[in-house]
Amino acid sequence: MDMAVRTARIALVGNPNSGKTALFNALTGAHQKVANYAGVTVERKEGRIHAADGRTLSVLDLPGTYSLRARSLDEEVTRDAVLGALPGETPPDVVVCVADATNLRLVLRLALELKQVGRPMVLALNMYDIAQRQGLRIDLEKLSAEIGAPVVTTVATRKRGIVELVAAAQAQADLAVGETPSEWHAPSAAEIRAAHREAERIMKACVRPPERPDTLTGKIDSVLLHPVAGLAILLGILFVMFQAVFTWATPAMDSIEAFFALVGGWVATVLPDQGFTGLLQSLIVDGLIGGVGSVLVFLPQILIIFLFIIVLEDFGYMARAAFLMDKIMGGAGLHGRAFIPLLSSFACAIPGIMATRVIEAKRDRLTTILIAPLMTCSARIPVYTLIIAAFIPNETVWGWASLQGLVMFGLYAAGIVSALLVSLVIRRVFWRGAVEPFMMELPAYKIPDIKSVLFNLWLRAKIFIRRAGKIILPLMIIVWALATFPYPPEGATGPAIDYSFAGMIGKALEPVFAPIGFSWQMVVALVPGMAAREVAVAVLGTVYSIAGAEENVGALASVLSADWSLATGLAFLAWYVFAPQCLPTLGVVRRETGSMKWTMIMVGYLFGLAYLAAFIVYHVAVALGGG
Ligand SMILES: Nc1nc2c(ncn2[C@@H]2O[C@H](COP(=O)(O)OP(=O)(O)OP(=O)(O)O)[C@@H](O)[C@H]2O)c(=O)[nH]1
Ligand SMILES: [Mg+2]
Repeated sequence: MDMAVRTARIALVGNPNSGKTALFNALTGAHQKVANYAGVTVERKEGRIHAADGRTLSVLDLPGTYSLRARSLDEEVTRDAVLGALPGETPPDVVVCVADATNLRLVLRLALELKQVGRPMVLALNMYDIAQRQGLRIDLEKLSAEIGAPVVTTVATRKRGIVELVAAAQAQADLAVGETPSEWHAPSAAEIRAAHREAERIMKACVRPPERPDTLTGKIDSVLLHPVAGLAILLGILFVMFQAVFTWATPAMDSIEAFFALVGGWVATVLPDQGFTGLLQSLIVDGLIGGVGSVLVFLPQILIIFLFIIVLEDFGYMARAAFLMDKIMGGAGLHGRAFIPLLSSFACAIPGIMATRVIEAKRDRLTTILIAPLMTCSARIPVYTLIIAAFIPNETVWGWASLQGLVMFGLYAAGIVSALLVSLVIRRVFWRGAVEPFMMELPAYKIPDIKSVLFNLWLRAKIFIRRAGKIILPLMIIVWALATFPYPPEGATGPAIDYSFAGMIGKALEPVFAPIGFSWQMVVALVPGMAAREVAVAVLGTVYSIAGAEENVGALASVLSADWSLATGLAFLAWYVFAPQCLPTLGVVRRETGSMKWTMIMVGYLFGLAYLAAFIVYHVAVALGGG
């Protein structure tokens, strides 16, 4: 192929948390996840740059690593990409070694290793803004001479140095004529020591330590990492988060509910309730607005939880939380590196399960995968909130805390505690042995950037709304049809849904769920809830509006509180703490473990726990007078 038209391929390689993904996003306009802790990226991601001279380049974002001696799955991806060992891939034309300019020591060793591979290289000193603020002095020319590669300074988050970086990478790609072979062999202990000394030497020669060393991080850490004060602050933050979910969200939720009620009322007047238009009216009002609308109402709450998570991630707090939890997690037989995957699972178990690739030991990784669905994913928020609004009085306790927020906090805690217990049991039943000590680097604190926080929130909102459109909407059309047809026979007296397919399915399965206090309407909601948990809420909305119980779309909570006993409501909550995992999660577990057996073990134990928990909660509540 003609060299001039061939697109050069650039690979971004560097230590974890050095800003590779931020750089990738700045280069390509992509929106890959960036966060202030190590191990965010676990897969290779390719993007395109349209350079100033009209040429196109392809860029590869890779997981962070300290060495090509890969120890975990994500690091193997990086090594293989650099060496061109991935199936169907040639080595990159240029390797951009991305350095955290404030932390050069470790990256220099990696740069030396990359140099050995023999690919053309550019060293990008990222986070140069922080280095300058700290008064760190780096002799760029000398560094470039020592490394034998051009050096470019960048500030990925402000898109500074991007044009220069692209130009340098292009120049390197043009210099390298033809395919240079990639050579690399795992270094011996002596070679590692030599590389270490060499890196130290370059460090001394080119970098003058900061005039204003970063004492603030140390000061904040002495409080946030304190064994007692630190844990108290962590609990306090979580507590405030769930209080906020119930107190801040109400006005926004009320307006969304009012909006859907208005639209529903308008549709009902436009489409007369007879013949075909009556059917259409029922589909739109009961199926779509009653179903999809009842889920969309929870957007404000989901965004509040994510606001907290995103700000804490950017600030650099999450790695500290991991540090604080390390003892407790280790006691439960969990690897310290399990924290970040479990944290990701609060958004959704799928990215969480993928993030377990940073865990080296297979068994530790498998344990983490098995308990990831116990973290409360955002799809459960609508279910929790609806049932809490229906059954937990909107009261304050101790004069200031919202009782509903407390219950929500308790549900999240129940998920976490069960995860620790299950991990402990897995350790006892399947394998024993010590867990490895924790070695996560604590990132420097950063003031979260308002623009990027808002942008990330917007991405979250988009995911939620898209799910409503792509998964919930089609499912609701099916559910609506099942709940509407066949029509009740002439002279039937009960609500129409009693005679429908949905009614038949619900009633057929009811005996299985009767011991845990579930009505057949709830059973109807559980089945499609397997596809996506929040669909359970949508189905309840539809089932009850078709049953004629609900005139006002916004009043689902009050319908439920009238129709269900308190014991039933609480049992439903307990069920969803363990909730039979959604199907997409199972698919990912199957793929990541490569084992049907482990997938089935997960399904089995989650179902078992859900049933058991709902059973206990139901009967205890009935015994206490909540029947
Ligand atoms: N101040 C400043 N912050 C930056 C810069 N580049 C990245 N960051 C921040 O540094 C943190 C880490 O950035 P990422 O892009 O996620 O780092 P990464 O190298 O992809 O990390 P892994 O995928 O975990 O290996 C984020 O909080 C970014 O917002 C920069 O040039 N200046
Ligand atoms: Mg990354």
